[in-house]
Amino acid sequence: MPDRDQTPAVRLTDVLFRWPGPAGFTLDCPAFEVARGERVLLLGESGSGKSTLLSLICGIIVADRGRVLVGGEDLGKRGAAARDRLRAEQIGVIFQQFNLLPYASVADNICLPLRFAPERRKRAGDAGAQVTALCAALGLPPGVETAPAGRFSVGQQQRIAVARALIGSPPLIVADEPTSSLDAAAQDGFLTLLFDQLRATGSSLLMVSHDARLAAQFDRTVQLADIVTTGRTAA
Ligand SMILES: Nc1ncnc2c1ncn2[C@@H]1O[C@H](COP(=O)(O)OP(=O)(O)OP(=O)(O)O)[C@@H](O)[C@H]1O
Repeated sequence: MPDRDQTPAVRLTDVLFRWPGPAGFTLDCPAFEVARGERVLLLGESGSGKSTLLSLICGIIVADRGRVLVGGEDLGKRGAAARDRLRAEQIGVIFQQFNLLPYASVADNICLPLRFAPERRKRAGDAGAQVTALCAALGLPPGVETAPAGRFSVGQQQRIAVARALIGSPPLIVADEPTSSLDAAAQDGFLTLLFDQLRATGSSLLMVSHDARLAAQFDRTVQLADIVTTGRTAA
């Protein structure tokens, strides 16, 4: 169902970024958009700049030129603390290594983003009930909420990381190779669960991968090389 709000989830215009240091990797992106509710797979080789692009979109790094808009908000116009707040409110991030706190409970891990995002906390409503519902929807065993997150298998930790990204229904989910540690069957199961949840919330997904086989399951597949030019400049 098309969303009435036509502001793209992400819009990059005329963006240039250069990593400091001797390697001086530069990334130039004239234009890139993710529409509301769209699921986009971003493919590219190792070292091609996929994580750099995601870091720009998440406001972890800031473009040297051009504009990065998330939900219509210009990240370049915000200081570091305001970018952190915007990320917590608007973006659910699934990292390659999950970044769970192993000794904290599953529930505390899942609720972590809500601590820094009052609007998202409001959207979550009864956070405890949402944790339980997400864990069940993602196929985690009943009663999982109180156990330390580090006690679970890789596949289960991945689901916990997904629940953490989805809690409070952020409009954009950004995932950096979340299926890299799973075999093909587990990858398909993981994506099915993730997409079911995205449909329920209407969130957009931007997911990076090396694996072109996943393309059939997404609305659109983008080759990084088709949207950015990269290079190296001396420091
Ligand atoms: N923190 C950093 N400091 C300096 N240069 C960096 C940093 N992170 C990345 N780079 C540079 O940016 C280039 C692209 O890295 P990036 O991690 O964006 O690629 P990637 O496509 O995500 O790779 P992979 O698929 O292996 O994760 C690297 O080759 C490196 O030169």
